[in-house]
Amino acid sequence: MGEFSRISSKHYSWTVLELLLVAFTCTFLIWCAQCLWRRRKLYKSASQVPGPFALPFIGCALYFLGSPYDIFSSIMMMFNKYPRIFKVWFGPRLFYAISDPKYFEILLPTCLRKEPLYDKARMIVGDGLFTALVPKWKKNRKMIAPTFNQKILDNFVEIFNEQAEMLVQQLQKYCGKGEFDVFHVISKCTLDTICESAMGVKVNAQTKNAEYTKWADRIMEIIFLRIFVFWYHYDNIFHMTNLSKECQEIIRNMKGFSGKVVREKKKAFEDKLKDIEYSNNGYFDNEPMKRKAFLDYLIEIRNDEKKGLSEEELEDEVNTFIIAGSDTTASTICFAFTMLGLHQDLQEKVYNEITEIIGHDRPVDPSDLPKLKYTERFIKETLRLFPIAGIIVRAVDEDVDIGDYIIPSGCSVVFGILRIQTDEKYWPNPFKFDPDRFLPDETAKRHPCTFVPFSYGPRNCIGPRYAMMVMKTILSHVLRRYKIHTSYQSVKDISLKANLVLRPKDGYKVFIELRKD
Ligand code: HEM
Repeated sequence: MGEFSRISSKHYSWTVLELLLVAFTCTFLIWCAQCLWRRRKLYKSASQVPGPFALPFIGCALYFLGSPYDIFSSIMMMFNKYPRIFKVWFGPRLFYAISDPKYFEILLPTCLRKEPLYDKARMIVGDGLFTALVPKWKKNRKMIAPTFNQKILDNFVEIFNEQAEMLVQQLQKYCGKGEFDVFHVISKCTLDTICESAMGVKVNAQTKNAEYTKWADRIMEIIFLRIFVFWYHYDNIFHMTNLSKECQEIIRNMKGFSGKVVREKKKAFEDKLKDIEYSNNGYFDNEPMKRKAFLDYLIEIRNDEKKGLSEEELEDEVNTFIIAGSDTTASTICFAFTMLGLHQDLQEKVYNEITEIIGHDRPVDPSDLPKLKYTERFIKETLRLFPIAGIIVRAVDEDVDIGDYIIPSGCSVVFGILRIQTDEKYWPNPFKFDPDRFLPDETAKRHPCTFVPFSYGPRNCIGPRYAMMVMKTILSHVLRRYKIHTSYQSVKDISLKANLVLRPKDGYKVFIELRKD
């Protein structure tokens, strides 16, 4: 009897375990089958497109390990290996990477939702234009776009002049002292410029060791880590790290700063609202143009139902302008400095144009800027070879027919901007720096999507005109005082790495000397 119960209880306990195991395995298999079935369209579509080998569960994630330089090299290697289109599995997620302007032209205006990877930027820019979901983005972009009109931008040139002159003074410390990485000097200038234009507040990054600069720098590094370090994607893991604590502290500080400015300005506006007469289209007050910031205009704008942006929305938009507008412009100026150093003959052409139009001493006038045609071509050629957003990524919400393939809903598309802009097919001798590629006749010969440093379609950058004006003003001030040199020997000598924005692996190496003429 005892022997029987022992065997039967032993037998019984094994059966339960086995049953549990079988049940678990069946559930798992059914779940896998359901997933595969639901995603059959993705797999079928992906099977028609070439791409690197993907392992089960992790896909091609192993290709994206290593330093920002390694990650960038892997991405570029794939673009070179698979011209026009390829697929990459990142865990269970399917990405199509494209580098054909015809595909850009169809997909960029159609796929307006940002890829969820961008959500990591939400911690600082919230639901601002850059990260907003499509319905909110549509509503707010329509309201905000008029604040980037030429008349308002011209008003900012005074700020650009002041900050560029301060930059010239800061650069004096480095003059004749050998090579240095110019980024930290320039980025303080562009941060001062954008903060004053966006909020109407001086953060004095150039003159004081301002805390705000450190926060802005660090938060961009943290966003980058959250995007590229796989395990930081998971909030539960990230929130256990010291990085998360540091991040929350910085966000509290930055939001505290911009929130205070927003609240004060909004209150001041509401206090005087009764005196303001809205113009017929309901946008801006009729006060004479004194120096106003984007924030002042954003507080005044109203949608068709005469509703304005909430305090939270204002804060998100201001933080978006600062994050989207400072490092991008700084990096482009630094690349332009490097190109000026590398091409002394072209530097003379830019210098001659600036002095012919603006003269040697006076500040830049808004009316000068459109006349700086060669300088503009120089900046565009810089943006061609060094587009700050080397790639952008969008989510696909409905099947899109791109002619050769159907891009299925549920996947994401990586737009290889750098790849297109350095493709020999569209840019003969692509690594030759030649601003005349942007002469009107030359531009007319090319597909519009072969040059898209500010993206393309309705969700393109809102700030190209602002950026171009700042960059021209800064170059005008700096080049009239200094000559720029670099130890880089050629464009190809500059290895790039992925960061939130494209950066040179070895820094922006320039040295400057006083101009003698
Ligand atoms: C050289 C300078 C700049 C470059 C190369 C640049 C590039 C870009 C690119 C490529 C995008 C699209 C990103 C995507 O779709 O994933 C973008 C979006 C954006 N940029 Fe810029 N940008 C620059 C300067 C600025 C400036 C100065 C501002 C603001 C004053 C600004 C504000 C924005 C905003 C708000 C968006 C989001 C637009 C939307 O989704 O509607 N950018 N930028």
